[in-house]
Amino acid sequence: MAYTQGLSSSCLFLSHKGAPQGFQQSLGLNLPFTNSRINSSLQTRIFVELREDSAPMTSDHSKKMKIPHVLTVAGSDSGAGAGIQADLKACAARGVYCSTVITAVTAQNTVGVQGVSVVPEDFVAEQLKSVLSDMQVDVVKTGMLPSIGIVNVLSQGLREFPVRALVVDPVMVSTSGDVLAGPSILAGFREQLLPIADIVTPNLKEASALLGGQQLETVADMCSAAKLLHDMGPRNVLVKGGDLPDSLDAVDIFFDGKDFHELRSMRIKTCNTHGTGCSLASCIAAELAKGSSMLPAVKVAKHYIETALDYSKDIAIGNGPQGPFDHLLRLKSYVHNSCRQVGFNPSDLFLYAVTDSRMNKKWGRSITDAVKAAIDGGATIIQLREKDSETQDFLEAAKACFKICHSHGVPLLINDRIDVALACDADGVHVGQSDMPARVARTLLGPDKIIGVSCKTPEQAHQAWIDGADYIGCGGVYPTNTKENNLTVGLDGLKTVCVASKLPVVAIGGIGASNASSVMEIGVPNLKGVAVVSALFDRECILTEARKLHAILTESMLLQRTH
Ligand SMILES: Cc1ncc(COP(=O)(O)OP(=O)(O)O)c(N)n1
Ligand SMILES: Cc1nc(C(=O)O)sc1CCOP(=O)(O)O
Ligand SMILES: [Mg+2]
Repeated sequence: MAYTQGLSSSCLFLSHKGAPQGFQQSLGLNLPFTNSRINSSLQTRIFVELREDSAPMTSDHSKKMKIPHVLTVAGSDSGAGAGIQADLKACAARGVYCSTVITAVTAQNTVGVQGVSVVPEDFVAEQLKSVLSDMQVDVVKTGMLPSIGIVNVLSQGLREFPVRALVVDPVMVSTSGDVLAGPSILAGFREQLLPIADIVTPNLKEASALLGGQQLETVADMCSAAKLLHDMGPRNVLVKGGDLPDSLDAVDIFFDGKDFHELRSMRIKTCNTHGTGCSLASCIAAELAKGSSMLPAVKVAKHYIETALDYSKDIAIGNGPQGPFDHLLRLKSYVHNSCRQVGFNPSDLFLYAVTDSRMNKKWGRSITDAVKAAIDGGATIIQLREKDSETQDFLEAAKACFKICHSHGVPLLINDRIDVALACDADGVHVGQSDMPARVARTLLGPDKIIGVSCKTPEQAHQAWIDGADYIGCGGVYPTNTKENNLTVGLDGLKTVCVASKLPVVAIGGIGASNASSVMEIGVPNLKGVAVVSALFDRECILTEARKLHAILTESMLLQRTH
């Protein structure tokens, strides 16, 4: 989502060529680097204009843009896989400026930590003051804090110069098993940092240490640890279960004091995992700095790490057992034509809910109530398919649904109407073969929006890929009453399209609780989920039906993995 921002903003910063005089005014823009995807695509254009314009930098502050800013307070890793270096790269990858306060310098590589030199407390204080007194820091993220004195300095600095959010990664041991902060630091975390943190992100070992050595071996243990850590004061807790034994997925538990969210991502088979904790916390901080709320920030960060690990799984740097990964994959993926995939998580296609205005009318429900119930029941993506609505009503409904979806970290797509998607800043669109061509939609929406295309044949699937779509919808798998005169392709047609498709696929048409598992069990890895209309929205209780379908899909997925 923010990559174009990242490119354009970091080039702005690094090149010091500056903006063409008054370019914001000439474009009629005010770009506060919010979460806006529209802004991000506009900035792509601005970036191009900047490179072509050699006008000198103006010193007029009113003409400058505020860029989201994360300050990392952490240790330097000479191998650049973790620590300050990872934080800088993760923030750059997310389009956010990152300043640094170095607490320790480590001599480190892919084998382990060979030496640590702790920076004197008063010099940590001096760095903190330099940055916080001058630069507009939005979010502070902490990493290696090697002494209680440094924790004291940090909490004093934050009292003097408050920031919008504090992300605490309670680093204690490196990936190689070397101790980076001794037990004396635990009191500092418990008494000074956790009470003021917006989120704390321990792994299992760190959570256990913070809780006085409690064993954490199951997802249930992680939930109770999250609750106990929350009692120490942070607004949110993310217990990372990467080290959980016998887990097929990377399972993390997010707790906001009210609800537990089990966040799953694919476990990537790679040794290049050094620095994932630092990078995840930095990415959360970066998303918060851009204006995101907490759960969506965590989901984006988790997806970013998963994508980066997958991209880097075969790279070779160093001879030790724990290699670094490549944070800046997006720079390369521009070349590889797959940059858009970064903002889109194919696993969001799992339970794809498509609304229907007629069904909502029949059951006397508002579109927002319908969407909320679907999400509460486990829908992982929402498409508004409002064939009968007037444009103005559609737009109002879309804006209201956007708020609901985003507060739950669920993407919102608009059926057919690129104009409505742009106007409400939806996450993307779904278009059919007779709608606006995907390549035109891509030009209008920019690189970061999600585009889905309906395909019934391998040729259409190939074209969707060429046109720059992110996923395809394939159907009708079974006969449906929801869409008139729809050709049924059956399970065989679905399988043929999936095998031919380079893009992830969601199946659609006549799918419900009775046949969802037969669809998911056709055994093709790029079939990521089912899209349903009547099975959710033409039923008395949307929530119950969504829960039922989610459970069926989860069971099928687990079954597939064990085969
Ligand atoms: C996920 C998904 N797949 C297919 C469709 C159908 O789109 P289209 O062919 O454009 O038909 P309409 O929905 O516009 O009637 C879809 N909406 N979603
Ligand atoms: C919107 C749509 N598109 C289809 C396709 O085959 O592309 S089938 C369909 C309707 C799906 O509704 P239900 O889940 O109620 O059968
Ligand atoms: Mg359509």
